[in-house]
Amino acid sequence: MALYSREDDVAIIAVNNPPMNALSHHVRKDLIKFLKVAEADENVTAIVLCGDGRTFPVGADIKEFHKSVSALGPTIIDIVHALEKSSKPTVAAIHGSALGGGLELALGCHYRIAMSTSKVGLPEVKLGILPGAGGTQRLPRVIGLDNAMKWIAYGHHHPAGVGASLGLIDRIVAKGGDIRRSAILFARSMVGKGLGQRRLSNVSVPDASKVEELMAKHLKEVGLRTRGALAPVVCLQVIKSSALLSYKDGLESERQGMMTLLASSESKAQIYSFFSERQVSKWNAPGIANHATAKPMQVRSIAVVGLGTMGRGIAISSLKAGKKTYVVELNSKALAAGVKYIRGYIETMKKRAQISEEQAAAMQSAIIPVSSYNGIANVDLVIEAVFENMKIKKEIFGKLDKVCKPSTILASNTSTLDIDEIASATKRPEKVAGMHFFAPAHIMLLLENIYGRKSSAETIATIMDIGKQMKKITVLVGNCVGFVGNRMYGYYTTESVFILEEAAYPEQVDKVLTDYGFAMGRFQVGDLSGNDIGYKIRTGLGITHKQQPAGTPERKRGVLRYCPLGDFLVEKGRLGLKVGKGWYKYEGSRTPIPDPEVRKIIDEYRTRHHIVPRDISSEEVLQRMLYPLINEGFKILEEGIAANPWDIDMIYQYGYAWPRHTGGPMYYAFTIGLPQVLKVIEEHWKAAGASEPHWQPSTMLTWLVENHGNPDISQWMPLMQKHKSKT
Ligand SMILES: CCCCCCCC/C=C\C/C=C/C(=O)SCCNC(=O)CCNC(=O)[C@H](O)C(C)(C)COP(=O)(O)OP(=O)(O)OC[C@H]1O[C@@H](n2cnc3c(N)ncnc32)[C@H](O)[C@@H]1OP(=O)(O)O
Repeated sequence: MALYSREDDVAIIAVNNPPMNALSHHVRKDLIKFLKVAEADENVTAIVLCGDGRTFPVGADIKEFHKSVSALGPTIIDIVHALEKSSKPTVAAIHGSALGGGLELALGCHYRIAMSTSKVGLPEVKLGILPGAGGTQRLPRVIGLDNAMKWIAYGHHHPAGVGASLGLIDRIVAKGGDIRRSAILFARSMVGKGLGQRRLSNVSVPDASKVEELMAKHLKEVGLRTRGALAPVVCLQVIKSSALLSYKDGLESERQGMMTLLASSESKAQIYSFFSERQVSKWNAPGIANHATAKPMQVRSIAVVGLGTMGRGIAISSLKAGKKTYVVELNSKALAAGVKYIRGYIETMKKRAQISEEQAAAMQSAIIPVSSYNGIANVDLVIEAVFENMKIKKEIFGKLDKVCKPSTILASNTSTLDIDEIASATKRPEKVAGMHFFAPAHIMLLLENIYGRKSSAETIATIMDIGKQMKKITVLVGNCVGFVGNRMYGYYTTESVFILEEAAYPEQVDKVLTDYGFAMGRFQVGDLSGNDIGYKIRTGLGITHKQQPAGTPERKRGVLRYCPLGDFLVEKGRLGLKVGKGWYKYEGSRTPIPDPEVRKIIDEYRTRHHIVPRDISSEEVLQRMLYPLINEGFKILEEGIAANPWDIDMIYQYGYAWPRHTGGPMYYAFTIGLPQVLKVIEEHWKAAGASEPHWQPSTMLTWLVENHGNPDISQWMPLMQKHKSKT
């Protein structure tokens, strides 16, 4: 709802819809009603619009989207027009955030004043839509086309100070000031001043003459940064109309753009992503604990064991979260190198103004270099980040168990290894868990936390809480080889080399993936992270080309199909970007260049095996790359390794750069339709048989299709649970 009050001659309309003052239908009804009251009251000379509690309205109520209530009048645009039309000065008093429809209301006001700490922005593009309450027409009239294109097409939140420098905010109230009082005084001081030019629909766009040039520039940038997404492009087209058409016609173009986007699968995927991102923090470890009941332990200190690339990143994340951070290397040279890197990184963040001087000083003084395990006996949490080797990890956990106080939680940053086996090296398996960071750990937002068979509720709650304190998208999963992310990714890479064998070169596969929306294709990613990583894993499994006894068929490992092309590359020193050659060649930059030498390796291999390359469609490439991931995702759900499909999707968006506008592998399957996905998987399974087990259809997927067709993604788990409880 909204509240109406008077301070002498000034009417105050305060939105009161906790937690974020979203502009739900009941709020909109109150706003229009109170604007009429204020307009009609001859004792009112000015009107202040503000938010109660944490914030100014942060936008439309996202829960209402794709429901008929979002279109029910009064709409946000009706309120914007009422604010602008008012014969009395209207002033938006912004604290917290004024976002989306919230900022559009503020743009309808004649004046805007804001706390220096507040944020403003039109982030609708991140929900796959556009600012549909006049924002695409008003913002360019205030801050110019160039800035408006940037703000709307990328959807960032901006400090109010930046808004003030561009003319969007008329007055800034310093930290600690009283925004409502300042707004009342300000509104009163504006009474009697002409409102004509304060009504933004009357104003023209300052840099309208540059519209074509700006359009070309922003379309190019958007194409590179948000590949394959529709909303940024539609946003730009609609903003363009603000420079070319009247306000009224521009508004019509905005309405049409909004209708197109609301009807797209992209906006549904983006809105799903918005809520999924928040949903993963409501974790559940079935039979052990959940977010609502389990209490985290207070963690004041963290020790990071191993200062390689991962350990350094984890230590920086720990320092950023304000923890006293012990950094451990038994070798003094390795310790010095790690500490130097971490200290240098903090200084760089300070220079780039990413952190303040005080924060930098606090982080520097929280680093405690240690060269023996005895030095970390009293820490609350240890995160081990050494070489990915079970024997070494078990040795370390055994030692840590002996020296650390009984309450210390011991976590491993393993990306694939069995957490229960690691825990078995200790006498405190209830205090052992996995914390799988993604490289570089101080930059990547994903944290995949793993609970073991014996992890306690408190241990799980603590690692989830630490993830939140590190500001990571923290997803809880169960224990299995590769957990969720890498278990699924394994089949993505397997299938990619089968496609090379049969039909395509690396650049053709990668193009299909970048056209779909990935920033990089699978082979470019391989080169970037190092092809030797996969080679080491295959060596550990004893399946590389070199490890086979004479006479082993090149394309088989037991009954399983195998393709050794990745082994050949590594054995020829083509480790990837770091050596200037891998699946591509690199000539002094990170730009991948298709390499005739790689084609030669593939061609010779095909000739040796009498494989005649066939034509392959982009559709087939995409299905073969993505459907094994989806199939494995369903197997992960049916095993209970992930509690919900959105857990998998968030892991893929934040850990593997899955394009947000398609939601993630599981949401994408829902968009395509589960019956269609299953049909393709079954065809491959029929053709490949037991030699390619990743095509064996998941029983959960099969059951859902046979019994429910394509149920809403929110119903997959409830339907399965109901079914299981009956059988
Ligand atoms: C025929 C159809 C015609 C349709 C006509 C449509 C009319 C369109 C008119 C105008 C277009 C305007 C569109 C919009 O305004 S879209 C919304 C734009 N705003 C946003 O995208 C902001 C979203 N919110 C955030 O980014 C963040 O919440 C934050 C930065 C404001 C605060 O972050 P934080 O402190 O981390 O809090 P949480 O994110 O955890 O949020 C707390 C809680 O609140 C819920 N919530 C937040 N924003 C909204 C919202 N806009 N609507 C509904 N709910 C919201 C959030 O989900 C959390 O809920 P919880 O998990 O249950 O606790």
